[in-house]
Amino acid sequence: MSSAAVLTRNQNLPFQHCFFVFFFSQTHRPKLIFPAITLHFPSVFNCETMGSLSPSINPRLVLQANSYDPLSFRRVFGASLTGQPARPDMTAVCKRSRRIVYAKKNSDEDIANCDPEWKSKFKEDFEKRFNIPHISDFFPDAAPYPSTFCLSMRTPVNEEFAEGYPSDEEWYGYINNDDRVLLKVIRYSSRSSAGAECIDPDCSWVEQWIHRAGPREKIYFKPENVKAAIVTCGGLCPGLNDVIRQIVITLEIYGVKKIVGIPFGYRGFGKDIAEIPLSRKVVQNVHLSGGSLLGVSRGGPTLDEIDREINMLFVLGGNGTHAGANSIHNECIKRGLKVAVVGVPKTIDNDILHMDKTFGFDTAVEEAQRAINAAYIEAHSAYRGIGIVKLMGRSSGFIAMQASLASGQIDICLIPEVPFELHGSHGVLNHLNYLLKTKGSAVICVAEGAGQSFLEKTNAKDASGNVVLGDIGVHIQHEVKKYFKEMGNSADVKYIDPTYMIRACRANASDGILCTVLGQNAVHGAFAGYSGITVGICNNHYVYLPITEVISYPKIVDQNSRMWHRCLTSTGQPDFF
Ligand SMILES: Nc1ncnc2c1ncn2[C@@H]1O[C@H](COP(=O)(O)OP(=O)(O)OP(=O)(O)O)[C@@H](O)[C@H]1O
Ligand SMILES: O=P(O)(O)OC[C@H]1O[C@](O)(CO)[C@@H](O)[C@@H]1O
Ligand SMILES: [Mg+2]
Repeated sequence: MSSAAVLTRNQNLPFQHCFFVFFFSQTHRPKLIFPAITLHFPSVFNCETMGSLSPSINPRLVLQANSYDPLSFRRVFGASLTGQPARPDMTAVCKRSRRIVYAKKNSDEDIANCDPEWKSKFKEDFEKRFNIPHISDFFPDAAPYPSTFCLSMRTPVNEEFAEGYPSDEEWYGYINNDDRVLLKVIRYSSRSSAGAECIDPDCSWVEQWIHRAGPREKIYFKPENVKAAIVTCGGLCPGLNDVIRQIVITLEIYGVKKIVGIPFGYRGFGKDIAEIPLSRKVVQNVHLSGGSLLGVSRGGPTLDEIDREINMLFVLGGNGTHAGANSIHNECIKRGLKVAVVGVPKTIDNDILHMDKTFGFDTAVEEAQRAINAAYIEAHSAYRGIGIVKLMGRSSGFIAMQASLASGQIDICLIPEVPFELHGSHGVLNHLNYLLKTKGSAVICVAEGAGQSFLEKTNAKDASGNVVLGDIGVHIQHEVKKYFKEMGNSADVKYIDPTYMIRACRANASDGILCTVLGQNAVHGAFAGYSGITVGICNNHYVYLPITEVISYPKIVDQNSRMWHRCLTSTGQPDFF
């Protein structure tokens, strides 16, 4: 039975009625969501599933159940649906208590009955999903050695290990393989609590443990046999050089001598493209500038075309890059190659699941302040001045939201997750008119992925297959000018697009620290024998996550989260629809 089939069972009540009830209780914006859902979910949900359609439901489940545009889905639902993911193949609603039952698909009986054991089943399932793949899972003959990483001994790089690797039994600096970090630290008492992420309708608390990152006492690669490679993919991001530098330094501390960079992202895996030799000497000062020492790109060769003698691969990139890394990990297993593939999430958009933040994001927010402040000064100093700043964020408005919050100078923040109208009595333009009358000036911060429905679709895609977005900043500028001109009372509009200036910056201090820790942990993870994993920070602790879990869908701003509410409090903006 597919998850779609689970969802469509027992259609015994008119579904529109059900939607109405559900969304009035779940969101402040039933007006908007109601028609949009009607549009996108013609027959999938019914009352029997309503109990499970809580903010906890996983978009994957819905995406799988019904084919429709994921962007519209995100725009409509926001992240009120991005809470604790439920597994598409493991979820059903108990008919009697409306409790979600975690039962394996293909098991009608389990799904139909309430399962008092659902919590333990959920935990068990969660543990499996968040288990981090280890090379010994695929190569049972993989042998462990005592780690060469021990700060109290500081093994010289060029030492020969004829007598075996030195190990300091007394050093308590290693992470135990069974150490765990809590993924969720808030216990919500009800689904109506702001930003609640619930697994079941009662918002029951279930512990969700993920693996702690750091050096292990046993390693699965002999340093002298290692050839490690680093590749940076996708767009630029502050901190790439910091991570490269730290990976190289940590590899050398383990005793690795063969370290190379793959130039220009996955493209560098193409035939006849020379690797870049890396050493501490080469990377010593690279973090002092932005960009990537190795270069970046989108697109690249297919898996069949990749043929390198590498046994550790460090992949720095976003969702797309991680999908690629996971394919490489699987391909290595298929080819019988003992290779550790470890990701370091890189995206200023901050759209990677389960992480407090990704490196470069803090720097982007900080750098955006300069643009926002300039827009504010321009607007404030002009007669009827309006400043518009466009910030990056393809499908997630985190930079725009946080930059607006940080600046305190933004009157209107527009992000892809929250729909808005430009025209009409509830539109942005009408509010701008109000702001000009009451304040004399106004500043808008818009994320690049916002308002794409107002722009002509070109169907153009970049080399990675990402949709090429229209310029919402230019569009808003044009519409604002036109609106006030037609009104006969022009506004002085200044538009700033600092996007690439922000992305090319060097990392600030807090990102510098994050990059350093992530880079080190990536190397520890690879030496510990994990592959198909990525590193991250979760609730201020450093963790390893299986790539499959972090790429299930992009993280987006939850419009029912406290952070978005805080942003609205700060800007004072109304709903624009
Ligand atoms: N599903 C996929 N499977 C395999 N490789 C992929 C996949 N999606 C993207 N890639 C490859 O990963 C690399 C980076 O992808 P992409 O351009 O989407 O950037 P990204 O990693 O998502 O980072 P950014 O946040 O900058 O967009 C490209 O070389 C692309 O070809
Ligand atoms: O112009 P490029 O290099 O494709 O990058 C643009 C994209 O990069 C990102 O910053 C992600 O890295 C997105 O916000 C943006 O859409
Ligand atoms: Mg991407």
